[in-house]
Amino acid sequence: MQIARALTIAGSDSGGGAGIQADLKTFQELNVFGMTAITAVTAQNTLGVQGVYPLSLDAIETQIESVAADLYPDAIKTGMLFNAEIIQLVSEQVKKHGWENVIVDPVMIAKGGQSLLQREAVEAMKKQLLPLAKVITPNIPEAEVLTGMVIKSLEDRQTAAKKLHELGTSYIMIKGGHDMLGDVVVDMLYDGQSFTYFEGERFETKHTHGTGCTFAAAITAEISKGHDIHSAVQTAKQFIQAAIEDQLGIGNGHGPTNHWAFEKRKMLKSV
Ligand SMILES: Nc1ncnc2c1ncn2[C@@H]1O[C@H](COP(=O)(O)OP(=O)(O)O)[C@@H](O)[C@H]1O
Ligand SMILES: Cc1ncc(COP(=O)(O)OP(=O)(O)O)c(N)n1
Repeated sequence: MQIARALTIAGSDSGGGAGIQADLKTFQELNVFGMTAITAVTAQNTLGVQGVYPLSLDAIETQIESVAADLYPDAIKTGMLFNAEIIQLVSEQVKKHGWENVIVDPVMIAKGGQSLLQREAVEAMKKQLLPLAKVITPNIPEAEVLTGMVIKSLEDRQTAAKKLHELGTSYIMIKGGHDMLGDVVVDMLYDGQSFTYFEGERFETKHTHGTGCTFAAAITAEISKGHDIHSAVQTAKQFIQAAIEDQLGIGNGHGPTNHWAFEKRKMLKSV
């Protein structure tokens, strides 16, 4: 049997905790062959983002074309897309290659507050890319920007998910990491008809850099293997819980998660 393949179209994080680096580590741990199209290089560490350098449209397009022409990804993840022109290019590429397993993580702002998506690109995201996506994985602040709503309660999240579904995305996953309501983190999935809740312990830690990228990459990996969306999210939730709990404690700020923790737990269980 051939190995499943996933392509991530996203920004590079020199600190290794988020972006392309988090995606590739996650794909690898979940036994998926990872490929990349880099949209921007960031100079970044656990203390913040020190520089953002978008690549030319030509460089981004050629990377995607190279992968599409030869390596045939089973699923595509998008992360940091930075501006409206890149969003348009990626949307055109998705249509051109007839890709259906498209997971959009609508990355907007890094933990330190630095912008990873220009404000004027939000409309392009809503009009061009989201209608092509199978799954979108906003955190609560991203869902607020995309819907123009203030989200305080679970009911607000449900209303936001319905609004996002109207844009054409099949599955809406609104994550709960920013919902400070208790000692449980609840991620909510909406399929256009019903809501499914994925609960996990909330860990008291500042080492959560790249959690969103890692979670969306794990969903992408599982979809690339042919799993349905609900079971893909279930595995991704276990993956991110393990990665946050088994922290590495590196860096002086918001440190990265431990991408090896999920596999390590499986190995320990089988001994
Ligand atoms: N402190 C935490 N403890 C456990 N899980 C968390 C914690 N923070 C985030 N998560 C999980 O990490 C994933 C990303 O969540 P979130 O923080 O909302 O997104 P982002 O990293 O995009 O801001 C979700 O599955 C969420 O439940
Ligand atoms: C290059 C790059 N892409 C995405 C992010 C944001 O990642 P995320 O998983 O949302 O994690 P935090 O920034 O919230 O830690 C990034 N920082 N860099």
